[in-house]
Amino acid sequence: MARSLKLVWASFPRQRFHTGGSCLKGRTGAEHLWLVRHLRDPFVKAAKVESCRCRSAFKLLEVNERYRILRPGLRVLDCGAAPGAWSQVAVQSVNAAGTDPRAPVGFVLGVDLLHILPLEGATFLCPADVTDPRTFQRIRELLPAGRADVILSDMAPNATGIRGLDHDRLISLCLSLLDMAPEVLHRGGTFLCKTWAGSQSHRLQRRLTEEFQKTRTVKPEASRKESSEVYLLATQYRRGKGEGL
Ligand SMILES: C[S@@+](CC[C@H](N)C(=O)[O-])C[C@H]1O[C@@H](n2cnc3c(N)ncnc32)[C@H](O)[C@@H]1O
Repeated sequence: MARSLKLVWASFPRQRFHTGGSCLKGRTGAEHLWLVRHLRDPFVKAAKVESCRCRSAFKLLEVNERYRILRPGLRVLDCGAAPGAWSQVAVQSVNAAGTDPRAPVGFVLGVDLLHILPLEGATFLCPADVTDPRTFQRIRELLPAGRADVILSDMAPNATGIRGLDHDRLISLCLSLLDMAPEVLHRGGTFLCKTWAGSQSHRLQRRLTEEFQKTRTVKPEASRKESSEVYLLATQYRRGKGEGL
């Protein structure tokens, strides 16, 4: 990345970008609307300028700026990591800047069904399904001491277009991460996941409230207002097998 994403975030979102209309020729209806929105989106533009792999980087940057969940020295498991923008943010945040050899060094492990281009400072396990027991085993082997301090999930199932079904599938993915958390998440650890609001949200909320000391709902500015997407941030994990309760 050209410069620290944190610096970009500091001057954001007051920036406004304007785009020309030449690439809109020959397109119609929904395609046109999507493209206009995409081209006018200041987060898309900023992601390009800063060489981050995807605009979603700004969602994690905002959450991190507000709640400081990624600190130097932490071990991060990034689920649904492709194309790698959250991992870029995590690598920058868990490794202290500067050349001091005693500075804390973190660890970032990204997992996705899709291939992810290599990223300095991150380890990728892909293609891999986080719900597959073999992936779970590999995650434990790859994480230092078998545990993460932070689990991030920006996972999203392939959308069917049926809102209720997509919602149920996303909630199931988040719940399956919580099922594996006792084996991989350090006691006192943090869990951040994407959800789409819907009828099953309460199940996920209830689990988080039971298993973490504090749970918040966060809607970052980079998350489109018209989307039902919200992030759940849970801190101070109470469990952790073999670590006592
Ligand atoms: C919105 S993208 C993530 C973007 C990413 N946070 C970034 O900033 O680059 C959602 C990802 O979740 C992945 N995904 C969905 N289900 C998954 C599963 N069961 N296991 C692993 N990855 C999954 C998809 O392949 C997709 O790449």
